[in-house]
Amino acid sequence: MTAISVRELRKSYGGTPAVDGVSFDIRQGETVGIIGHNGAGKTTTVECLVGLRKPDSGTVEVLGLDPATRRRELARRIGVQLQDSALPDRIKAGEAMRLFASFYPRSANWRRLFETWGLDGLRNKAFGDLSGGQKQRLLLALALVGRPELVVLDELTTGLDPLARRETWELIGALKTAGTTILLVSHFMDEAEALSDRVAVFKGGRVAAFGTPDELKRAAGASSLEGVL
Ligand SMILES: Nc1ncnc2c1ncn2[C@@H]1O[C@H](COP(=O)(O)OP(=O)(O)OP(=O)(O)O)[C@@H](O)[C@H]1O
Repeated sequence: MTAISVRELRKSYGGTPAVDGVSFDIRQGETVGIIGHNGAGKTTTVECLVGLRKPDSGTVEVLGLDPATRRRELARRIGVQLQDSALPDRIKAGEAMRLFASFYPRSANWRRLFETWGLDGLRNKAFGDLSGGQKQRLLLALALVGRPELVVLDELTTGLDPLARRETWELIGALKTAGTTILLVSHFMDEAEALSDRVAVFKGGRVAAFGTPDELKRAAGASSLEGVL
């Protein structure tokens, strides 16, 4: 089953193409990484997938729905953590979890999620008083509280210390095992390689290559994904 299907997606800003004919498919239960230099069109593509931007042309289907017209329906089935996700400074971490859990028809036990994500001691802390890493963890937990079929994570571990990164990888591993489809935008090649079944390499608003990390490295004659970029 296909979870995400993108065909000839195009999006320009002020006449300049940011995404210039992107096509790819992601199977249900698959973890796909998107890598590429700054400005390659990764975030714009992801924003079209979650219904935050309307494509100029091309077709996008996520869980069989068009995000541009079925965004609300889709929002209940996907979890999203974007680069510039934020909450009001004064909302407490526990309040945010309760609130987000109330949005979804089959939400997870948010107290257990708090424990899993090492957030238990922060329940009464205001979002604005959390450290960068703690904010990141809370936003991730919020993306998962609705028990989504698909999660979209843009810059999953940016700003986390090495230990928190490792722990986050383990939690993503558990999500994978549970059969969740995961789309992961990352600037960390080790992360993309460790977590992804397949990786899409974006260059100049296009998908320059798409394959397993091993296939990509072999094709580029590179020993790591850095050499594929
Ligand atoms: N809201 C916007 N208005 C105008 N131009 C934009 C806007 N958002 C993105 N762009 C431009 O579109 C191009 C693609 O940007 P995008 O953020 O999709 O790339 P990216 O691969 O996610 O980059 P990064 O790794 O830096 O996040 C860039 O040239 C960027 O300057």
